[in-house]
Amino acid sequence: MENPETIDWKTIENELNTKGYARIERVLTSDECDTLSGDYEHAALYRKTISMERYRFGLGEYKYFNYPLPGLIQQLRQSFYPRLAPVANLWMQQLNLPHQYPADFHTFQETCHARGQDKPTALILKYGASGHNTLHQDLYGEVFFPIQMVIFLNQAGEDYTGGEFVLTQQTPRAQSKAIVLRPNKGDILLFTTNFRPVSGSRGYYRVNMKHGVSEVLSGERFTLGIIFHDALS
Ligand SMILES: O=C(O)CCC(=O)C(=O)O
Ligand SMILES: [Fe+2]
Repeated sequence: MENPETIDWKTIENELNTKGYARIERVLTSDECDTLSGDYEHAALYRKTISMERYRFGLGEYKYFNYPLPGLIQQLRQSFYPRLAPVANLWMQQLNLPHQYPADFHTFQETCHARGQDKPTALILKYGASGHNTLHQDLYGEVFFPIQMVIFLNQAGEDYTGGEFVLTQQTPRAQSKAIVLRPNKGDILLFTTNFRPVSGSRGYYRVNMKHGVSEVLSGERFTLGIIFHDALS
């Protein structure tokens, strides 16, 4: 894993503020990605398996990790949070919302736990041909962190075709804009969980964002999602 200290956080912050997402290339090595996707069948690591079709979330399957999270996932969650908390705080301030995010992950997690959100939300997803993920927001209780991340565990165009990452941005009184992304294996995509500020002529206004995955045409697609808040159930 790339040392988080060497990541260009200024550029990322700037991209999050202007576009609501940012891609960081090659954070994980190919071997690290393979180990994580290889562990998909390692049942003891997970607390719950969801068939997306059953809940009409799309087509595919995902599994929520148990605590303690695998070392690499815990490390990513803990080391990225403090870089993102100032962005989250700025967003809430620009939108005149009272939410304030503590500087360190541990304190934020205590806030989640105090509200009964104590189940891990990190998840691994697997989609086969025709697999897809309908547009959604990952909210698991009252406490939320407005930025989350997905790690791409295999390679678009080689291991699978189709399966683009889709973001939609809904501006008040307008139709939604779609953003389609195809990160590479090992890349991390940071993106808005629910809403973010956009600068307008009369200050900042709020746009809602959702994310999903377009249909996989062939092969198998693996991703790993890290959400910073914990879940009620
Ligand atoms: O598979 C993906 O790229 C999207 C996963 C997702 O929805 C998430 O991690 O929240
Ligand atoms: Fe999601």
